[in-house]
Amino acid sequence: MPLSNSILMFRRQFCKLPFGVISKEELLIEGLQPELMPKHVAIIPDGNRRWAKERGLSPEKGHEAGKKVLGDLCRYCSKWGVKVLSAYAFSTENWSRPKAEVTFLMTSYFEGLIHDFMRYGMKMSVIGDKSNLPNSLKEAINHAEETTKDNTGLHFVAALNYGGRYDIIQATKKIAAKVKDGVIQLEDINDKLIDTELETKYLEYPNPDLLIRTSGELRISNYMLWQLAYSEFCFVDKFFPELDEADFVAALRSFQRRQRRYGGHKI
Ligand SMILES: CC(C)=CCC/C(C)=C/CC/C(C)=C/COP(=O)(O)OP(=O)(O)O
Repeated sequence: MPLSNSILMFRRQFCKLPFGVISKEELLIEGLQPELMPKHVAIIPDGNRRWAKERGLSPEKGHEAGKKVLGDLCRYCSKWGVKVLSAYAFSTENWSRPKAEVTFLMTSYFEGLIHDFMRYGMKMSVIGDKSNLPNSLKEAINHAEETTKDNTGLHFVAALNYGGRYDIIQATKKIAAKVKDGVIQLEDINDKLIDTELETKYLEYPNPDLLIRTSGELRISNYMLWQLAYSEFCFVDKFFPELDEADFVAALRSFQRRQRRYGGHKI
């Protein structure tokens, strides 16, 4: 076995620093190019409930298992050099799930998740319509955003009561108000202006380069409709609580093999 591989295996076994960053040499050994790493990875963490059901567990247990894996995913993103991880945690349509599940998510789960994740030292933000979230959750969000705002490294973005259509509507309303008030003209409306009104406007990398959805479903379920225009998709045929680092690295490898043309053709 080449010496470099032995060093890599040794480090993996004995250096379990939670947010250690992989070196350029290690990336190359894994067949990954540092310059081709996605800047923004988006995750649709689907399948917590089905994972729990298959094991005779409650949906709550499935979401708890999902929370642990989401924490692991933050660690993988930091380690492999991703700058932004956004997670679709609750859609504008998810209010129609069973009342007990919604209550659990809104009254303890998301608050607990925010509290736990603050220990990771990441910058944390929440996107979505916060107006109808419970007050204590709103307070936890404000506290986390304020406390972590100067953290460097991975930026973790939770999409809570978020929907791609909601995002486009709220941006459209702001732009329409500016036109109405004469602040801008109709002719000023373009891609860039819309970018500046979307919920992702504060992110260094607002558009996901890579979207991963677990559970085998092949759809985006109203996530970042505008921002995903030229993202690469990776669908993993496992429930979210089963996602591991090998799956994540496989998604990175798949991403790096893609030819992103953005509508332009070289031949
Ligand atoms: C790890 C973590 C933060 C979990 C939170 C639990 C949770 C509510 C996850 C839902 C994720 C989501 C919005 C999936 C989209 O599918 P969908 O089921 O909303 O839409 P579909 O009906 O099109 O599949």
